[in-house]
Amino acid sequence: MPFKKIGLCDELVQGILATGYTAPTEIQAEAIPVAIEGRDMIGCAQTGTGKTAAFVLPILNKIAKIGHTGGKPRVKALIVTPTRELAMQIDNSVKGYGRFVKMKSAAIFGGASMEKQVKALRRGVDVIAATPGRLIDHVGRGTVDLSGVEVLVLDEADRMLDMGFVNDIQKIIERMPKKRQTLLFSATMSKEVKKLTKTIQRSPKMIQIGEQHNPIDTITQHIYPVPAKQKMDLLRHMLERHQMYSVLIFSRTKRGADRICKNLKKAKVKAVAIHSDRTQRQRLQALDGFKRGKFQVMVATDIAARGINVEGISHVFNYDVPAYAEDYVHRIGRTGRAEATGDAITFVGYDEIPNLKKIERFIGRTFAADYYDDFEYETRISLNDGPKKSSGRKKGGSRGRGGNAKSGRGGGANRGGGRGRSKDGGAAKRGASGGGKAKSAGGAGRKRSESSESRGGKKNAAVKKAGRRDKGEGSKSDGGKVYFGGGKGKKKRRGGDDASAKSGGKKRNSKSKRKKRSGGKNESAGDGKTAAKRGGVVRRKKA
Ligand SMILES: Nc1ncnc2c1ncn2[C@@H]1O[C@H](COP(=O)(O)OP(=O)(O)OP(=O)(O)O)[C@@H](O)[C@H]1O
Repeated sequence: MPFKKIGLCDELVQGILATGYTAPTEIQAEAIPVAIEGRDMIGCAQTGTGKTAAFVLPILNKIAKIGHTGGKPRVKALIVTPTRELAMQIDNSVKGYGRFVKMKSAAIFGGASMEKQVKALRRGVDVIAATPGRLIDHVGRGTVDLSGVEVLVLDEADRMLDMGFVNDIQKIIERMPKKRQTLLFSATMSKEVKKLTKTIQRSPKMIQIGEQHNPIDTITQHIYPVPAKQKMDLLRHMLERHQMYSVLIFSRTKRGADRICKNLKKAKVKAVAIHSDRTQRQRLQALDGFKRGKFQVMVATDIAARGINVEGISHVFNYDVPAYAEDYVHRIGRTGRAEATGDAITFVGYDEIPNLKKIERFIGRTFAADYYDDFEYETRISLNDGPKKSSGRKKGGSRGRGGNAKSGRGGGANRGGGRGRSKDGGAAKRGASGGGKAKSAGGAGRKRSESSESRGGKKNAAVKKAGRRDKGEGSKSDGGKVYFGGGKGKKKRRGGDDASAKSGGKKRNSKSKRKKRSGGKNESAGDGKTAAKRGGVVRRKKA
């Protein structure tokens, strides 16, 4: 279905086509008409399926329809999002899709110059993408006027609540007209999110595409049991053997991320680290350098697990098994986005096996273990081994969210009654981790699996149905085999182009190229923040 048919105006359709999209994704096709109607909405869809455009396009459509009324623009739409990087990313999308629409937008987030933001706000903007803390700061100083807001979007609502932003969100909403449209996007519909929707939305239409807890099919998942002290060796082993052009490595802790990065640099790998102890400038440089290919590897904490969209990430490594099963889904969702395919590689130490089991329950599948024949394991760990208790979190894997039949998680397991996170926002028991990077294989096939079962290079169904005029390469890994794709988050062409057909849709060796809170106190970012209690809710530890 073309974009025009879902009710978008010509200037906007032009902007979308210029971006390279030819048709809406499933979430876009469902959500955009509802949002254009003016209804409140709750949107849920898997990672990388185009949720950003699902809320940005209706906003821009509205602004284009209102037209330029002369004088200084007033804030008509506000998008609140948990991290600085996401605020920037969303603002870039607004500017990109809206290139032919007469409007101004700004990103408002902590760690950046207050003065510049004040100047931009004084000149007038139609759309703001902001993190809660810095926005509250502006509200407090009277440098932003939200009284004309017609559309409010809460992006990654569950994450914002996890981070303790509920009071900030309420304060922000108090500054807006009651009569407005509110769109809420959330990976999970926790009790807290449901409670929030009840207070801020009016009969919202729920749009859910796909199973939230299922990683998208375009990601091939690999599990490598390895003794904790050999993780770095295995990482380097893999990086040496496979061509991996754009690798994101997750570490549970900031120190772990730094350590991994340092070790990789020692091994002459171009690596950079991103986490909340780095300055905003360093964070920007890291992300920008990674996007541009200056760094082959970015080592990150969960700060980069949500929403961050870097085209062409070919491999995501979990240097450690995330303690929260849903974090696994978000982390690995940084690859396999849009029409690309990608590999997710998880290192599992003996103590982490219970956490892996939680993930299996959460996503409803059983993993097979992969091993390298030419890597000297000090101990060969079987996934059937492992301590009985998980290292850190309670059973169920998720943070006690909603519950899903398949996963059998109960909901609320970790949170106790209300939200009861531990002092550091529930992350207290999360361990540290090392880090690493990788290279993609392309048929190296020296690995052996306990009972191989990786998925076969399918396309991201949601975006596949959409369309994008990108140059593509075939997809990557094939079913049952344990080699890695070869590179770069391969894209399959769409829109009548059959590049992928030429490659048989499975081009293996192709070289793919690949919080702080301001709020008047600390700098805001929304990306993890301090453990300070906010409004009775203990915030998640800074990532
Ligand atoms: N209609 C479309 N056609 C082709 N590509 C699209 C379309 N819409 C979005 N994309 C691309 O899909 C990718 C993922 O989009 P986006 O970042 O909005 O996903 P998301 O659903 O918000 O993911 P996450 O849950 O991880 O935040 C981006 O690279 C985006 O440019």
